[in-house]
Amino acid sequence: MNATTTDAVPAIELRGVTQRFRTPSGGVHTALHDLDMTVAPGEFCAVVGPTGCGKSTTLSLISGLKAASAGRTLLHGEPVTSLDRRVGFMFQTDAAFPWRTVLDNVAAGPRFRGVSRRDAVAGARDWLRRVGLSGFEDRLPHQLSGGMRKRVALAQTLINEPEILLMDEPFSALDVQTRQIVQDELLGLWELTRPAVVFVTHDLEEAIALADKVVVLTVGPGTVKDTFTIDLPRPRRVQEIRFDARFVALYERIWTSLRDEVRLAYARSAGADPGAPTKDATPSPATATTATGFSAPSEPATTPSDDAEVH
Ligand SMILES: Nc1ncnc2c1ncn2[C@@H]1O[C@H](COP(=O)(O)OP(=O)(O)OP(=O)(O)O)[C@@H](O)[C@H]1O
Repeated sequence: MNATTTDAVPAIELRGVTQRFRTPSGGVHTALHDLDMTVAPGEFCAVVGPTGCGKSTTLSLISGLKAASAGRTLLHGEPVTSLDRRVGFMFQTDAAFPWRTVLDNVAAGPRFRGVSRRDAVAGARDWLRRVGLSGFEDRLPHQLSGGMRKRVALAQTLINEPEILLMDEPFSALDVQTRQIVQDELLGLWELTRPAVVFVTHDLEEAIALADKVVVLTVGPGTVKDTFTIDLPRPRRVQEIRFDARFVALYERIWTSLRDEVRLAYARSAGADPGAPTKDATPSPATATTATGFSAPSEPATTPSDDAEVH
């Protein structure tokens, strides 16, 4: 059973959110348009959508790093006005200080919050044990494998016991086998404290394996196209769940929704005719990363590159 509290005040609520940015030429680029999304306390929500559709922008709004041009962003019913300590992040790139040991990196968050060094170090040791890195406390980040560095990142984030966890393609740089192991570890750790999660990924298989629901965004300006409930039982093992017939059925349904957006985004960036016939066979889950990662060649020519938000 998925033990989310769907009748409670949402942990995260985006209502009619629009985000505009000013372009270098003085125009306005709309990244998100009238986006509605909720995540219940303890719910694991994955967000998929074509490149440039506004997934990372959505995370920035939830985190308080950006303020929306229009609409409302609420955490536990309260408007987001700034960075919130209840929110934890994990990004594609590691956030470890390269000159600090693993132990000090994990203890850094509690230290920053005013926890005594002794307690912060004890907590860091405990989290390193949970992520399977006991014995590696004195290593520097570059002395670890990619998978180990992700475990450090998990410990760094989860030691702060966030009520809301935002993850932006955190495992995309890992090889497939390591990624699956770390995904399983994430699920196990998530079960311990059950933060509400928004997990952005280009990998539809990853989204389904991890999440309680998958939100599909449209091609930019992004808005919610579809939301799919993932009613697969927990606890899950990601290496095994993808062979479940229900997983395959979900994959096909979600890919059908995502496919048109992917095709449109690709056509835009390639300057091609989006109506032109393309191969649209449903990729097998085994080829999910390639199929939905759709490394479409960068941004459309009109894409802004400055950092100016428009309100
Ligand atoms: N600070 C900014 N200033 C101007 N434009 C921006 C800014 N941040 C994002 N954009 C634009 O807004 C759109 C959405 O960007 P965003 O990074 O949220 O997309 P995404 O879905 O996360 O992309 P990807 O899947 O490629 O990581 C893009 O067209 C991007 O160029």
